[in-house]
Amino acid sequence: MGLNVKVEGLSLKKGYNLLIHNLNFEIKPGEVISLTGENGVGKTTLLRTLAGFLMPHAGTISAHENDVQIEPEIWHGSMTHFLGHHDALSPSRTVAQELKFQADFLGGEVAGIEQLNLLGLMDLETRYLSAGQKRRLSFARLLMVKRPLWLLDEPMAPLDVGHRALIAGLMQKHLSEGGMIIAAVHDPLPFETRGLKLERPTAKEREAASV
Ligand SMILES: Nc1ncnc2c1ncn2[C@@H]1O[C@H](COP(=O)(O)OP(=O)(O)OP(=O)(O)O)[C@@H](O)[C@H]1O
Repeated sequence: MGLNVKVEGLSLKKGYNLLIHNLNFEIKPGEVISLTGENGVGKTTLLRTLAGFLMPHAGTISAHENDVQIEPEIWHGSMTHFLGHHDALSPSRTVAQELKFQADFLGGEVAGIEQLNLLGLMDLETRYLSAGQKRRLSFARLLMVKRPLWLLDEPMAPLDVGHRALIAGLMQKHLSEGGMIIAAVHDPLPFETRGLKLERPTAKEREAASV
């Protein structure tokens, strides 16, 4: 019962290249999955597919609420947040303008200014922000509108120790409120997670997918 997301028999391709073959997993409220695997194995591609930006080569991704399937358009459009490792910010907007733009775009209220330690940066154009400051600003939209599944691509990578702890706290709060997180990481997150390690398909699997 409740919400759950199921990935069944998922295969993903980039061009002719089979990246992921027959992946199966499930995630429920309060759960966090650490997605690991070597560079280029397909972690970003998987997150972008779960966010609805890319189509699977085979298999399905489905979300259910109390055993009733949620339409993919509704799921992707209003129930997932994707935070890529390239922060999608407009360089000429100030931090204050960017926050307002994101809130209007999402149909929410500006949030995260204090939680993400952005107060001293409000008048600065985003082009001048450091990598860690950009990541904190990007994170704000996850707090503006509540969406159950956060898809995070290396969320901690540019952050200093103090801000890693701060983001970890926000992630744990999301989980304690029944949220779900799938995060691609190279370093372990500073709290307990379920691991999912992506492996490259075998030559036989690649060959079978090319016909
Ligand atoms: N058009 C294409 N044709 C074939 N292969 C492609 C194409 N575009 C991208 N790729 C490959 O797809 C893979 C994409 O990897 P992705 O970014 O999902 O990996 P990752 O696990 O997130 O890596 P990292 O840990 O380096 O961030 C890479 O191996 C890349 O070389």
